[in-house]
Amino acid sequence: MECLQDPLSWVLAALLLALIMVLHKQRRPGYVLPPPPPGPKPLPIIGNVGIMGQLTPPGLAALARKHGGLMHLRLAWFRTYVVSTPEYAREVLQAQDSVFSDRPATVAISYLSYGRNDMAFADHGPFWRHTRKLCVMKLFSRRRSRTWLAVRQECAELVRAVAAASGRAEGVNLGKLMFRFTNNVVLRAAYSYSTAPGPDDDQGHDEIDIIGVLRECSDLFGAFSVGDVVPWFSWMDRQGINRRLRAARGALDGFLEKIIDEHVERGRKPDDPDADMVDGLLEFLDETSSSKAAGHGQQNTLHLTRKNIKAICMDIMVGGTDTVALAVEWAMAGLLHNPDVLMRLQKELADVVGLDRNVDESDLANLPFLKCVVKETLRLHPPIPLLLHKTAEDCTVGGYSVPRGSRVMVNVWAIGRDGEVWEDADKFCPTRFMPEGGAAGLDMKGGCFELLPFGSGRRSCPGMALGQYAMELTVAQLVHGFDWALPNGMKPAELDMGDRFGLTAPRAFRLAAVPTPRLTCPV
Ligand code: HEM
Repeated sequence: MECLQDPLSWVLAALLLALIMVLHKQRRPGYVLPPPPPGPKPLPIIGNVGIMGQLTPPGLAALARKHGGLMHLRLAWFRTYVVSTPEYAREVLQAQDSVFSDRPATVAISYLSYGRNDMAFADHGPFWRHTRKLCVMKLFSRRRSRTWLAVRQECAELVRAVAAASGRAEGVNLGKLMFRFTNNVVLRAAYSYSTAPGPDDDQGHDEIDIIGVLRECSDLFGAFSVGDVVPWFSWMDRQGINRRLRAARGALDGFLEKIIDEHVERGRKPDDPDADMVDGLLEFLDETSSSKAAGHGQQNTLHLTRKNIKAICMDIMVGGTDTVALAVEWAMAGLLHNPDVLMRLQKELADVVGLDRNVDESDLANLPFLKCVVKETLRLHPPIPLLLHKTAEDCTVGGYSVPRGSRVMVNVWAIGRDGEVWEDADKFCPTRFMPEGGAAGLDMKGGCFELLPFGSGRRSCPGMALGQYAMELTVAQLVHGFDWALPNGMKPAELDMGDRFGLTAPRAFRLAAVPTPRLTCPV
């Protein structure tokens, strides 16, 4: 955000904007902007840029309490609409899903997604439909046992790494371990890339620190620069975002090139039972087609460039690594912060599984309280707190006009903590989802607009089943296999529960905790 405080940038931006607005109005005589929903009063030309610092989920929630569940902000050149109630979320993500299914992109998102040659940031259309279907078939469908097997294999590695760290007074850095775990799942499942995890080192993948690069990408995905409010000023880079973007994508690119080369050399046919997602994508590789044609041209056939394939691989690595890792870290933090909930979960596990073996997949269906812990974690800490959408045409929502090309943010974080919707909204209370609780009927599939951690409608998360499975198995194995305490005698109430908001919402401080083995069998 530093460059937004740079006065020179703003003077230049304001002058250029004023000129463009005058020319724009002259070219379209009589054009009247449709009436927007309420929002903070904009200043001439720069609009609401002065409140950029409040564009975090809690900041937007506070603004929405003042201005309403559908709020309008004008960030210099861009119209932005913020949805903060289940009713408006239903309207945008269900009733008018087709209008709201494009994606906006910041400078950072465009760069990291290879100029939006990927699937997650592509606008809604044939290219997005084909590539999403392909990823679902090759990676996310339950029949792809390779993906579910990767979760189990890596979960076993994770438990071994935790056991190896037991007895250390400083505990184990759960945040770091989780990131390694989820990254290894994605590498194994999507690229058949086996890894050699260790409890403390971040390396593990030959010569490149892929975990470091992915962490940097996650941070950069949430970064704003001057170009995000005034596109013609993207070249201004006083806080060095462009330099960091080039370095991060360069490193990731080298890694992805290597993976693609290995797959081309191996030449597995897509119907080979061992074929993975990259083999599936390579079937459609057409080096002669341009990215533009690949992305936006063909209706019925899919032509992918190498750039498309790298961009889709990047989607899966970033989308699948950070989300699950930070969700499990939040779940463990919630349990350590609330020892009574941790005890209830341990009791459920002991009753259902016994203390002479670890939990396995077949137990998950018999652990209702575990599922409630996962839901409650995702209610309070949705890994993607703001859903980013864009309108494909002019439309009306709740009597307000929303023009074509508007950025729309659905504040899932605010909806999950709305005191009008939830009793004791800020309290970690998984029992609310049990049959005796007030929210027993709510699920996360996208039809309950009070609870939207995976989004809803056509742009909702294709990795939902995989993400839930990975969360349930990991939390169950960690809680069943070990007793947990905070390091250095820290009391549960002293655990810092602050967030750090970007495109995702990790903990402000990584979670460290001390494990003590609990089972009578070796892990
Ligand atoms: C706890 C786990 C997860 C959560 C909470 C989560 C949440 C989300 C959310 C909120 C969205 C955007 C929905 C919208 O805009 O309406 C999304 C999209 C996406 N997620 Fe996930 N996700 C998780 C796991 C995963 C995993 C494991 C993968 C891949 C391995 C993945 C890949 C994607 C992709 C590719 C998209 C873009 C879909 C599109 O634009 O069509 N996610 N996810």
